[in-house]
Amino acid sequence: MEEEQKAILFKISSHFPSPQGVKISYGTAGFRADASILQSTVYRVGILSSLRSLKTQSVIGLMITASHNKVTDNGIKIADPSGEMLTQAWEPFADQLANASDPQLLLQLISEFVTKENIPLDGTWTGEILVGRDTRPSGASLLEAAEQGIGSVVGAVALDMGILTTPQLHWMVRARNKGMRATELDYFKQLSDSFRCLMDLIPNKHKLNETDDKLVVDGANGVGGEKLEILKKMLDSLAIEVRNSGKGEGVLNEGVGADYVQKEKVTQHGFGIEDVGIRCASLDGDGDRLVYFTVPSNSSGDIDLIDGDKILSLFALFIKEQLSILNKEVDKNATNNYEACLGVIQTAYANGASTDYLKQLGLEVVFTQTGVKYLHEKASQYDIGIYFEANGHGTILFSECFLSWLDARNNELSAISKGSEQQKAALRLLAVSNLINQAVGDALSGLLLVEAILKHMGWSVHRWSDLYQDLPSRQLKVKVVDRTAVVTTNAETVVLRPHGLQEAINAETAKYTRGRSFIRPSGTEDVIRVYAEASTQEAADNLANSVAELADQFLGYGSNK
Ligand SMILES: CC(=O)N[C@H]1[C@@H](OP(=O)(O)O)O[C@H](CO)[C@@H](O)[C@@H]1O
Ligand SMILES: [Mg+2]
Repeated sequence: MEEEQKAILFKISSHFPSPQGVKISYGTAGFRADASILQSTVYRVGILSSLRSLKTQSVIGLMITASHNKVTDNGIKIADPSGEMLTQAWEPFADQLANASDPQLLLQLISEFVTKENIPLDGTWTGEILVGRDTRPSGASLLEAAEQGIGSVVGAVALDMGILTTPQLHWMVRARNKGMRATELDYFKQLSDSFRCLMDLIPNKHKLNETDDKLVVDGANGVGGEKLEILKKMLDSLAIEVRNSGKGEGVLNEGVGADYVQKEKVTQHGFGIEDVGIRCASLDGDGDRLVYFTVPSNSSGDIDLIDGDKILSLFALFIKEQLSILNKEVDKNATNNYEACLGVIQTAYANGASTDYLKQLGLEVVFTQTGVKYLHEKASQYDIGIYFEANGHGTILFSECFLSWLDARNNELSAISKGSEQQKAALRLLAVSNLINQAVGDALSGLLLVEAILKHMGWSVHRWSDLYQDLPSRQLKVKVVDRTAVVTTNAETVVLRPHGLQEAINAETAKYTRGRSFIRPSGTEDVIRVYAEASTQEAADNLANSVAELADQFLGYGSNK
């Protein structure tokens, strides 16, 4: 590293001292903490993003958001060249940078890393980093810190993309690196065009089905609601009403949003008895999670949740159907045959009933650790990989290889049997690949796909909800002395350490019909999460409480007494 570069880094870094006595880690989805202590972290991640851009010679993304967490929190994460999460191989470096106690150590770490990774700092290529942020008030000052970090690396420039949903930013990074148009308008156009294309392909018999047409969406008082207001103006065949759109008085994620709805299973602010039976959806604070729900007529305040697992099931059904139409009349000896490999990816939080259902459909279901970075990686190994977390974060990935076959097959079919069912299936799959965000889970594109599929099937929201009955479940959080003391294996379903805890959980779980329970340390909050499901709600609650007590005994403040 040149002396001049070292001097710049040293000088600017001294304005961003790391907070005393706080250890911060890259976690499930980047760094997250109270916004007041994040300046130095964001500055350092700015540096890292410049190095990543120079190393990959690609456009990189930086998103300032704490998603569904409270408004006073914030966070930062990096989008890699294809729009996916930062490679896990660089996460330890991110942790080291964020926790370096002084500018001298920071400089040394950067210098060593630049040498080890052979990062070209000679000005032969200009690094470019697209920076987005959600609507949090702390976003503007953290953006400045990010820009300072990016500017500390000679040859890298920051481009402020303004307030965006997380998936919009990821989409832009991907589009830029593919040499495609990548403005926000291009994003909206791609979504609305491909949605229109899917709607035009709806079987005639369902076109007149006008029941159930209104959709009411909870925008979590965040950026997703704002963007949906814009997008909906470009859609002529869908009536969307946005509530908690972020323009009113409500606070981001407070008693609203996908996380609240999915975890609490009660109506959020702005919804109530007047919405009985209507198709409703909820986004999270940065617009990358989507759940649906309906308000039942019993005025209990509860909702009927249609979570990520059910969205996944709907997508899987549709894709499977289109693939089978496409392959229906295939000549077994023809060279244009392609048996697409379809995979479904879930985490341990997936409701057991959803997994049973997907397996009954004959689908291959694979489990990964919690966090989109793991699911995405696995899904990308299939021709079509569908992944969803129960909380509503997911998408469908299409491999380049499958897409180029599909494109060629569509051209072929359009020459020999234009307008045939087979060709329509090819067109539908192509439209889905354009509609559904290929970079990361995206509530807006997911919502349009759900809407198009329901219309295609001629299904009401209730028909969809009845695909299978969720097993009652409960999630709890336990505050412990050191959550890193919990080490898990087997997609986080088995505790290896502390010793004896897993055996105790097993003994408790065995008492319940269809009982299943696991614990794991959260990667975004300083807690242990407990999950339990069983054949009744009371049983799931009891199992969760007993396991939470075990976690407390083995690890919690109680264990110190
Ligand atoms: C149980 C749960 O919902 N966990 C969430 C949550 O991660 P934790 O590591 O559990 O805190 O936030 C992640 C980022 O949004 C999301 O990917 C994940 O699914
Ligand atoms: Mg989110």
